[in-house]
Amino acid sequence: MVVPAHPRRPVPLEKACVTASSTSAADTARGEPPDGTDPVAVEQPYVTMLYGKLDERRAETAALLARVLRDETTGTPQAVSERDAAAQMYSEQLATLSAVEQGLCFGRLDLDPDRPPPPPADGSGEQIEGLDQDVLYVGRLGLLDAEHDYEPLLVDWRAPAARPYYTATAASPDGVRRRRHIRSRSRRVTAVDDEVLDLAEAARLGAATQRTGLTGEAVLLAALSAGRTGRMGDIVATIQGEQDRVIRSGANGVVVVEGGPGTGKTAVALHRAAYLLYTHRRQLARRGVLVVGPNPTFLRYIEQVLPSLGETSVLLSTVGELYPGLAARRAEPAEAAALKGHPEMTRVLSTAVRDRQELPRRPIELVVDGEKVVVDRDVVAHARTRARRTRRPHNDAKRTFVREVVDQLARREVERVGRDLDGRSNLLDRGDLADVRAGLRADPDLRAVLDELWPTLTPPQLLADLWTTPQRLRAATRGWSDADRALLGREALPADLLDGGWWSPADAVLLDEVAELLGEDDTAAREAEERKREADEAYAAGVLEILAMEEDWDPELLRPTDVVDASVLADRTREATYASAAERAADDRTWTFGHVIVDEAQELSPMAWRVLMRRCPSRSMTLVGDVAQTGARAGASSWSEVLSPYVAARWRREVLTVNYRTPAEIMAVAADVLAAIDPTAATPTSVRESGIEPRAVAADEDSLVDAAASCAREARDAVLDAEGAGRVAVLAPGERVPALAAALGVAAGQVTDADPAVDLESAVVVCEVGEAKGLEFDAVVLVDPAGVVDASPRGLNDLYVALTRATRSLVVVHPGDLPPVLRRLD
Ligand SMILES: Nc1ncnc2c1ncn2[C@@H]1O[C@H](COP(=O)(O)OP(=O)(O)OP(=O)(O)O)[C@@H](O)[C@H]1O
Repeated sequence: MVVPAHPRRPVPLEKACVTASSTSAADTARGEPPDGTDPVAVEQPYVTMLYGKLDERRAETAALLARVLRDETTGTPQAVSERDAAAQMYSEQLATLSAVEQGLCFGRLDLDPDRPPPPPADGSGEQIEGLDQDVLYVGRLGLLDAEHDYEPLLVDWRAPAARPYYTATAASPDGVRRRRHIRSRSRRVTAVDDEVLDLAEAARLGAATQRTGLTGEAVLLAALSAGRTGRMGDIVATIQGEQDRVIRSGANGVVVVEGGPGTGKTAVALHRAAYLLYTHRRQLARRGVLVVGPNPTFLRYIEQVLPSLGETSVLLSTVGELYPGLAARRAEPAEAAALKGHPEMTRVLSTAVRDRQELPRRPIELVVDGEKVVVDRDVVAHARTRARRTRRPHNDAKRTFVREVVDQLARREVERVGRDLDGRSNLLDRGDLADVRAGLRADPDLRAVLDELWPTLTPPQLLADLWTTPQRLRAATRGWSDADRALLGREALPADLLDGGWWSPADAVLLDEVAELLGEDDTAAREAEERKREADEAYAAGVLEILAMEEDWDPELLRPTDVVDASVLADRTREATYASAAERAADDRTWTFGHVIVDEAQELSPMAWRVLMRRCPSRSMTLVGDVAQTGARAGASSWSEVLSPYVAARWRREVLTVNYRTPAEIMAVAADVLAAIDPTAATPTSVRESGIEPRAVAADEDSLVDAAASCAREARDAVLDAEGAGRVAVLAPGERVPALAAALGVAAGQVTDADPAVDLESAVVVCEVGEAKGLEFDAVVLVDPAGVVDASPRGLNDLYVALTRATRSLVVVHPGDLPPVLRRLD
């Protein structure tokens, strides 16, 4: 592929920046002179050249991948695994190169040649990229010029050299004379927006400077006013200074990112994941990054952001989904979920496990090798105490239990038989004792009795038994009220213990806790591993045999068989699993991640925090949330309360203050609700106004659904008129959702049912507030605000969430009076 020559010396600032902030291709068409001073025309050849380079890299990578896939290997496990690893690597590279197609290059920095050198940054291999150049182009990935000393043609947005693109201001220009925002569609540059940060220069040129504290205001506002698509997009071209600080904050320790609705917490969290993977690639690629969201709908909403940034090795999951092999999706009352999330459940579960370590009600008589054996309470109680004292998990401690029972029975047996032989002293020796032990251990009847008294259990077995056996539940919840106990109880066991429809997300969190108490029952896995090892060794022995038969082996040289045996060779050639860290982590409950990011972190229960902390012993975590939006009853009301059991006071707090989503008109209404939740909380400042005042529509109970449906249709038409595309949400208390959805002819979103959950692509979505958490829509029709407030003790928080979902317009449809907190709408 022939790539057009690129301007080695980009046009200097004086010539390029002749007008104020924005020049678009349309302006050019309207008569700007095509003399090379039009910034759009100036940038197009460079951008075209970059795409050419991208195409070259894609073609090279595709060719390498094709060659690897075509290559016949020698068929040894090692050759196969090497080929698989190479194929995986090239596939990932190709995916990254494809992901950056849209908006490959979005910025340019013109730097002061006399600027001080930037401070060194940590980790990244590309950190020196572009340090000595006066003009830098910033984009979604780094491209180097192989023909010119590997000069950077495009600097990855995450590289330290790109940082001033996000942080430089007129007051603190950081060596930047001009920041240029390049907008493009497909491969065509459509507009260029300049900010001249050198004030003297700006005055001389009559050009725009940064006026508002916002970086790239025009591009930012264009991005914010575009119609919503139902999927979150990346913000890489318009990250703001306060967001950049959080994104690039060090990886160590726990960072809590607080901020009101729409301040970009989710966006920042995802870009931080991409930044950390870039900067600490080696460590994080190995252990992986986990991003936790509140529900599957939210995960679908954000799932495209990281791939669009070229990052595919991140596991997105809810806490409930972290239990492998189970897609827990049963909806349950909020009170039940809250109870299951309470820290008291640790005691309940450990009691439930101890309850499975039983004593026989009466002595059990067996005949082993023709001799009578009695398993009585004393023997079992003694063995149980010894097993419990090991402090090992239940399934692991069983080995001690069995050994102790067998040992006591064997000693009794030896004593009895020995004494029978010689009335006084015991004539049987240690060897006899060992024989008796072996006989007892191999006896299937005794094994069955011991399995009964100390069963090997899986977490779903234990928990399903607990929920469905009233006496077990009573024993584990001594002191509880019957009403609370009834919230946990279930009628009958599921046919399949891993049926996701039987388990709720809060159950899945408890399964993880139970798994810790039981220990992994890894017998099957160990046996499979052992069989695999035997097969590998047999294969390796065959290879060595063939090599040993080689006839013209130089006698002066060592033969392979002189230096290696089958077992060593098997070790070396074992087929490695080259699934990405994220894929491996998804299948492994005990996997620990390099970094964990939790979004809507305020929603997690104390039990859920225990799961996450187990997954991240290094405590390298980013937690984003807003306690004013907490909806879950077991959710957080303060970060210190959540974190002090794990890291005491050793966590950092970052605050985001600007609301990019909600227009000022709507935020004024939401601010009253926030003041009612917490009079000391600061309302985030809206970055823009929509010009549309929020309004209230009164309806009686009979006409409510029709009124709401017609408001939704009106809102949809208005959004389509204004933006050509967009989405409307009808948010309502759960019990009103089905009727509203039916009136509008759309599927009702449900909180935990993954399948017919909110259709993110639908122009109109009907769901309850919990399901819309973290999402955004062009227009929101909120139905029955008083019902939302009354539905839970945190109803005001839910109301606050509902009011802050819209980017454009809000209508509140209310039966009866408006809640006093919404008086502004009257
Ligand atoms: N720097 C930015 N440039 C462009 N868009 C941005 C920027 N920051 C945030 N946004 C947009 O603002 C909207 C709100 O962002 P986001 O969902 O991350 O906020 P949030 O703080 O997580 O909100 P909530 O607490 O309500 O879930 C999104 O559409 C996001 O893309």
